[in-house]
Parts: sequence; C-alpha cells; structure tokens
Amino acid sequence: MAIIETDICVIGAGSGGLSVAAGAVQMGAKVVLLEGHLMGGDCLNYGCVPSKALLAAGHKAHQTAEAAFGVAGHDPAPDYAAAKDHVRAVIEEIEPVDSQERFEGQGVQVIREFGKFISHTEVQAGDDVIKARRFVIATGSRPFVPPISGLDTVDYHTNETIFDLREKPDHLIIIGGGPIGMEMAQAHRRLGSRVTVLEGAKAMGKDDPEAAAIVLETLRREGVEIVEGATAAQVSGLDGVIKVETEDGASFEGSHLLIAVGRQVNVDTLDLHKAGVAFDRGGVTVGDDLRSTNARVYAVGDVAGGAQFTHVAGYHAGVIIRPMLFGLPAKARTDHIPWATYTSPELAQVGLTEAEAKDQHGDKVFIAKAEFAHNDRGIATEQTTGFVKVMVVEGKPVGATIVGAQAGELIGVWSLAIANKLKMSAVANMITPYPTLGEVNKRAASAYFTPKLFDSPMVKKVVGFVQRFGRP
Ligand SMILES: Cc1cc2nc3c(=O)[nH]c(=O)nc-3n(C[C@H](O)[C@H](O)[C@H](O)COP(=O)(O)OP(=O)(O)OC[C@H]3O[C@@H](n4cnc5c(N)ncnc54)[C@H](O)[C@@H]3O)c2cc1C
Ligand SMILES: NC(=O)c1ccc[n+]([C@@H]2O[C@H](COP(=O)([O-])OP(=O)(O)OC[C@H]3O[C@@H](n4cnc5c(N)ncnc54)[C@H](O)[C@@H]3O)[C@@H](O)[C@H]2O)c1
Repeated sequence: MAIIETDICVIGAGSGGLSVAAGAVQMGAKVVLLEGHLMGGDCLNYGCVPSKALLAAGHKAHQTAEAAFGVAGHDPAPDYAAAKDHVRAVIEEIEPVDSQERFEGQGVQVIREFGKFISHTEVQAGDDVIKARRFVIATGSRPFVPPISGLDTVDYHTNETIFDLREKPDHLIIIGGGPIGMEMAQAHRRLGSRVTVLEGAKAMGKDDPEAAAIVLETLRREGVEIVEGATAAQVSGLDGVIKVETEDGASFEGSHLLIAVGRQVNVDTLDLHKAGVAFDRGGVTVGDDLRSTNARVYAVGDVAGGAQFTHVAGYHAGVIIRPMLFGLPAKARTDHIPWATYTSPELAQVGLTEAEAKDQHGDKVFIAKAEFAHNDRGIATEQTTGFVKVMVVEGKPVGATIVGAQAGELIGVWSLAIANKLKMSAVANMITPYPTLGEVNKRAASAYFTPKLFDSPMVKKVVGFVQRFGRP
C-alpha cells in the first residue's frame, strides 16, 4: 500500500473535479485526482455533450423536412445509427480536453480508482492512501431509478445507456417530463420515432409556466405525446412491447422505455461518516463556502446539492480555489445562475422567475417584456415564436426568462447584468447590431423605460416647456 501526501485530493473527474484540479495545479498546488470510471464524468459521456449532439441531428432532420423561404422540404430519411455515430464523434473530439494524459501533462497525479474516506484526513483509492490538506468531493450524480413496480423486469434506458442505443425506437416512452425527458423527446421525434412522455406533475415544471407552455405546444405540434398528471406506477413487458400503467389506471405501450425522473447524488460509497462529513439525500451538507461539516473537505457540483449543471460545477470550483489556495474567504451565490433547455425553441432562465419575484418582492416587481414576433431578424428567418421577460425591482433585473430561438445564448446579457448588479439602463444603453435576435433583449430593457418616458405627464410638460422657451 502506497501513502501519497498532497495538498489537494479531488474525488471525481467530472466537470467540477476537473476544474478544481486544473485551477489548483496551475496555481502551484500539489493535486491528486481520483476517477473510478470515465474521465469527463456525466457531462461529456452521458449528459450535456451527447444530448446536444443528438438534438443537433434531430434539428437537421427537422429543417430538411420543412419547406421554408420558397425552398421545398424533402424527406430527410434520418439514419438513427448514423446520428449516434455523430454523437460518438463529438464526444471523441472533446474527450482529449478531459483526458488523463492532459491532466498528467499539467502535473496532476491521476489515479483511476474510486476513492473512499478512511479517516478525517485520508482517502483510500485502490492500493493507495492519499493524505491531503484538503479534499474536494466532486462525485456528481447518477440517474435516479424510481421504485416502480415491474421496472426491474424490463429492459429500460437511462441517460447512461440511451446514447449507445443504435436501433431506432419505434415508439419511445419517456417517464419524466424534465429537461432530460423533453430534450430526448424532441430529438427522438425528429429522428423518426413515435414518442410519449409521461409526466407525474407538470412537464418542465421547474420553469416559468408561460415559457414552458410554448415549448410544450411546439413539441406537441411536432407529434410528441405529452401526458401530464400521469405518474408511472407499474411497468411490464412482453415480446418487445413495454407497457406502462399510471397511478390513475391509464396504460401506454411502446417499444423502448427511457427513465428520466431526476438524479441521485453519489455519496453512498464514500464512507463519509469516517471523515465526519454530513450528508443527506440531496447531497453533502455544505455552507455558502461549499465547506462540509469537516472543514478540510469541500463539495462541488451535483453532489453539493442545489442546481445541477456543468457551469455550476465550474463556478463552484472557482469559488473554492480562493480559500483552498490563498486562505481568502469566498461564498457561492445562487441568484445569478442561468440554465437552458436545448429544445427548439430553447428555454433559458437566470435569477428569479416571475412567480418567484412576485413572491419575494410583491408589488415592487415590474415585468418588462418583448416578443420575438416584433424582432426583424426573427421575422426574416421565421423565428418569431417566443419572448423575453425580465423581472425588475427598483431599476435592476432580478430574473429573466427567455423562450425562443437561441435563448441559451441570449440569456447571457441578463446573466451579466444580474451577476454584476447592473441597472436596466446598462442593457438599454447597449447598442446591438441590426438585425439580430439580440435586439429582443434591448427591446425588453426599453419596455421597462417606455411607460416612464412616453406615459409620463411630467416628461410631456418638460418637453413642451423646452420646445417653447428653450434655446433654438
Ligand atoms: C442527459 C443530461 C443532459 C445534461 N445536459 C446539460 C446541459 O446541457 N448543460 C448543463 O449545464 N448541464 C447538463 N447536465 C448536467 C451536467 O451533466 C451535470 O450537472 C454535471 O456533469 C455535474 O458535474 P459534476 O462534476 O458534479 O459530476 P459528474 O460529471 O457526474 O462527475 C462526477 C465524477 O465522479 C466520479 N466518481 C463518483 N464517485 C467516485 C469516487 N468515489 N471516486 C472517484 N470518482 C468517483 C464519476 O465516475 C464521475 O466521473 C445534463 C445531465 C444529463 C444527465
Ligand atoms: N439543458 C440542461 O441544462 C439539462 C438537460 C438535461 C438535464 N439537466 C440536469 O439534469 C437534471 C435531471 O433532469 P431530469 O429531467 O431527469 O430531472 P427533473 O427532476 O428535472 O425532472 C424529472 C421529472 O420527472 C417527473 N417524475 C418523477 N417521477 C415520476 C413518475 N413515476 N412518473 C412520471 N413522472 C415522474 C417529475 O415530476 C419531474 O417533472 C436536471 O435537473 C438538470 O439539472 C440539464
């Protein structure tokens, strides 16, 4: 058994762990990185990257099929297995950035083993014991498989297997109408599968309902069957037919089944009690500083509870580098975290939704809104579905919702504004090139000032006075 002494031991080489390791080693710390499975974690192998690649294949098929701008559409004849080749090729192109070789080249000691705590200051990984000044738990999450009766008797997919499936599902049943369910529903529908989504509550229920309704309407128009209030209670299967029965007795049959009902954090095999690290089903118990109940141990990313996104894991890494390397205090904020669901139209959010803003700020909230339908670039490119809605309190945005083409790109302006506590005037003063979809953000900012400028008797009085008595 080898004893390895180091400054920082990072457990998990996904988005969070890799960011911590890269940052710390480049600033001169000695870093050991443990990974028991695939370098790059969920995002690269089973999450963001393959899902966006498959959505891109579906998007291409959809655009080819649609007649537009005087150009005829034609049968795209999507080849599901070839779309999966595209997914694999994208992963392989990005893979070197997250590879063991790259991190070893930077000076990180990478050990390809699962780690578990054996004391407050030591982790065991295979035959090695790592003694470190600081530990970072970055073990992420895995698909939650609900205890639905009969599920273990059928072949079902999760995000960990669906991207390897090569035969096109004739009829994909998806349990769960969250971001995974909706992205996979649209990708598969556009690649030629029949798709049914069974959602126990409201589909896209964590998003602004007005924006979610636009996405759901589009998916339904494309032929995705979305059944809300349909909690899956029983699954059975015979001869390639999978049957799902819901709590209220309805029954659905399909050829393939995808489970997308949320995530389970990876804490169970870490022996956290041996390190005095408290946790619950939501993740490792951490404060704003992402430190656990053992001050030497931090948690980042999905396993730290809270929003589960790659950019959050990266942000967490940046937050803990300060105290770990420089002994400076740092706190993680949550008010400026954006997210996007990459259906078409896309749905993006940063800060508070309208409902949350009204709950927190009551009458002080002003809703500034602009529609894609009035955006000239949107009109020219037939991308007129959607809106930008900004929740404003005392002249500053506290949240923004965008549904429409490139919402994930467009939300950046509001992320910047909220992160830096900018006023609405900062966005209104921005000049955007004409004609761009980005003008819709500026129009939303202007919508905040319009009533103040154009409906104000005082402004009218001042203008009248200057026109009559001002210098020529
Ligand atoms: C289908 C899907 C699509 C998604 N799309 C997006 C998206 O578009 N945008 C976005 O921002 N987010 C997206 N996400 C979420 C994103 O993938 C996660 O938030 C992100 O991967 C979390 O990073 P992490 O470092 O916390 O964990 P992970 O990426 O899960 O990495 C954790 C790593 O730790 C390893 N590990 C676990 N236990 C141990 C141990 N004991 N010892 C050593 N290693 C261990 C695991 O093998 C894994 O490699 C998506 C997720 C899914 C499932
Ligand atoms: N574009 C992105 O950034 C992106 C994409 C995919 C996933 N993700 C991340 O992955 C996480 C997990 O996504 P998800 O979609 O699996 O989870 P989710 O928790 O967001 O949604 C799961 C849905 O399943 C429903 N559900 C639960 N049990 C059910 C049952 N028995 N029958 C029917 N419906 C049931 C829930 O009501 C919920 O709406 C997301 O929260 C997000 O953090 C992000």
